[in-house]
Amino acid sequence: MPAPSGQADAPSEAQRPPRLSVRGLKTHTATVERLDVAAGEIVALTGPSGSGKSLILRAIADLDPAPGTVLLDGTDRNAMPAPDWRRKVGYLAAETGWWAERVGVHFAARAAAAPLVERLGFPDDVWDWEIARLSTGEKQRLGLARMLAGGPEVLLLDEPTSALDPEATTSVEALIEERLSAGVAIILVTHDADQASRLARRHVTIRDARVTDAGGTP
Ligand SMILES: Nc1ncnc2c1ncn2[C@@H]1O[C@H](COP(=O)(O)OP(=O)(O)OP(=O)(O)O)[C@@H](O)[C@H]1O
Repeated sequence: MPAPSGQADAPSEAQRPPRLSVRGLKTHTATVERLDVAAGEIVALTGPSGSGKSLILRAIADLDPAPGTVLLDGTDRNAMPAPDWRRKVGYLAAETGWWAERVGVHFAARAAAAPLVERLGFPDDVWDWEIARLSTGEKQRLGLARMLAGGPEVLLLDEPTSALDPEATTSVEALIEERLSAGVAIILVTHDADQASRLARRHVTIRDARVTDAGGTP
């Protein structure tokens, strides 16, 4: 039945643009010819060490200049101020960056971060901790909480559990699953094949310095 006059039909799943769409994105080491990630989907990006996975994530997050097209819900990254883009398209580096002396200063959205930080195993006084005392795994978990608290629509996760024990890895994976349920689109770089299988139905690989995604689930 046609929609009543003045009302547009809601776009169907097939008509809706992918949450993240990448075409012809060139980094120093690889070109993403085509990669689409739907809202609520996680895609595992794999490839040998040094093949350029991190550079691809950084380019999508607009942290490094890279020619090519990247769209968020159909909007080109060049149509948005870079800080807005980086807030919506969040990149979690394997080694997170900390610039001030204590943890709390790094959290603009502390109220949103508090439950995440608690779920990731930190006590209430974590905000007063010195950065210098943090272990690699603590930095990794706090970096994830900081990023999630900002409410990104796309998450680019670069080996997010590489420094974590199994219990902490389970907590992180649960948070990732929740973000998927909320419609976040995620690209996951991991050297843990079991983790890639647990979390992602679709895997794309850098081959001959190229990423070409056939789209859809295998
Ligand atoms: N600015 C740059 N200019 C040229 N080459 C670079 C630049 N930055 C990084 N590289 C090189 O690009 C290659 C890909 O690096 P990248 O960190 O993306 O690899 P990766 O696939 O994420 O590796 P790993 O799995 O070991 O983390 C590396 O050989 C690196 O030395």
